[in-house]
Amino acid sequence: MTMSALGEPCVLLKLGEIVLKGKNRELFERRLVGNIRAALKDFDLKIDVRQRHGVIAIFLPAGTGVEVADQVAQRVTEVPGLVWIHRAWRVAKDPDTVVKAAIELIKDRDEVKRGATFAVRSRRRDKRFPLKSNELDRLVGGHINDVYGLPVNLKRPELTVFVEVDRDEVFVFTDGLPGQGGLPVGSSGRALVLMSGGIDSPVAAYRMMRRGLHVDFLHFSGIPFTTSESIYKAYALVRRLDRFQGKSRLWVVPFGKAQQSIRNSGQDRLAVIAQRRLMLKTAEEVAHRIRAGALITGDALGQVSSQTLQNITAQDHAVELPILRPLIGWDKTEIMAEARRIGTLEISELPDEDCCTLLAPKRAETRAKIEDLKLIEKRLDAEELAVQLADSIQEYTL
Ligand SMILES: Nc1ncnc2c1ncn2[C@@H]1O[C@H](COP(=O)(O)OP(=O)(O)OP(=O)(O)O)[C@@H](O)[C@H]1O
Repeated sequence: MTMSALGEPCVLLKLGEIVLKGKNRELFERRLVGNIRAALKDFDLKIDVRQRHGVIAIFLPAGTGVEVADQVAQRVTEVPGLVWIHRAWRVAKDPDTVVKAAIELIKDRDEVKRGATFAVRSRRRDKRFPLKSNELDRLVGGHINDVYGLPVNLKRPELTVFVEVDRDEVFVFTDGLPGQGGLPVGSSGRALVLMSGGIDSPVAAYRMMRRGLHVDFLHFSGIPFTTSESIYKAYALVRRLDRFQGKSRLWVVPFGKAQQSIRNSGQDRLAVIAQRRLMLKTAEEVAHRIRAGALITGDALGQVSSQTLQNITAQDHAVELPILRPLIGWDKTEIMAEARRIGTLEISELPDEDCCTLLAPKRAETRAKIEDLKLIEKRLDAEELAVQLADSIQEYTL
């Protein structure tokens, strides 16, 4: 007996925080379904994504192989808003078929070979099904016990078989893949990430996508005084992060000349903060043009001299838009672990000639005074410069 004789492979998705939403839940779910469809476009298959009670089911065309179903499940793990992704079998709604499917499902499992403990957990979303969920547990569990001789352990089973009775079918599956959690991208609006080629800002971008923001990326390059390497790096990072949201745009500001003017202002110790404020002012101008409601940076309190409380305050004063800093309370090791998990660390660790090295002073100010910064900015005509810089951006669409 093969599994396909029993049913079709499909993917069952468990929603995250959306389930806590009240009246707006429908809106969040619809957005999530749209994001899932967009993420699956590359498969070039007629994939049917359906909202069911509390879950989303992905139905694949008849005859789709298990490998493709696995790839679909894997791809969906990258879509924020889901907590579990289960490769499941969709079978006919009768108890005998469910039993056969469950037996077949675990046939090759390691746990079965070594006689591990198991449990069956059933749920009935359709109350007209002839068996109640505990009766279904006992029926399926009894057969598994007969066929494989596995002992039941309801509290801490090593293998769990899930059975979910839905409106038109029954889903049978075992453990799943963890999802990203969070909210569907786009449900919180749009923001602009200031993205260097470093480790922190890509993680900051990811964390805010996960809270429902669709983000654009803004990179300041030292051009014409540096090579284009940092742009390639930013582009590679955006490509990686695009898997979580889709439709990403990278904007690049040629920043070298502006940095030179800052350096020429002679305020060596304040140069880094003055530069960061000019970046923020430029970002704010760009944000207005693309209708982004916030800026995002990878700052973590105290990590480097530009990230002391006083210097962060001086940066907040440069713009009116809120600056979101999701990593503010994170340790470097935590940021690195997250960067590794989301696949940006290996790109960030590639060497490049960051624009900021152009301005590294011998001793950076840790307590920048806003009045001193304003004096520098007056001389630079920073507001006008920010507009000019925003005019000079180049767009790199993926
Ligand atoms: N060249 C740049 N282009 C765009 N944003 C930048 C650039 N340099 C710095 N930033 C922004 O300023 C934040 C602080 O930068 P800084 O270099 O002080 O810290 P960092 O901890 O090294 O950050 P990262 O690892 O993101 O480079 C960055 O997280 C990023 O949001």
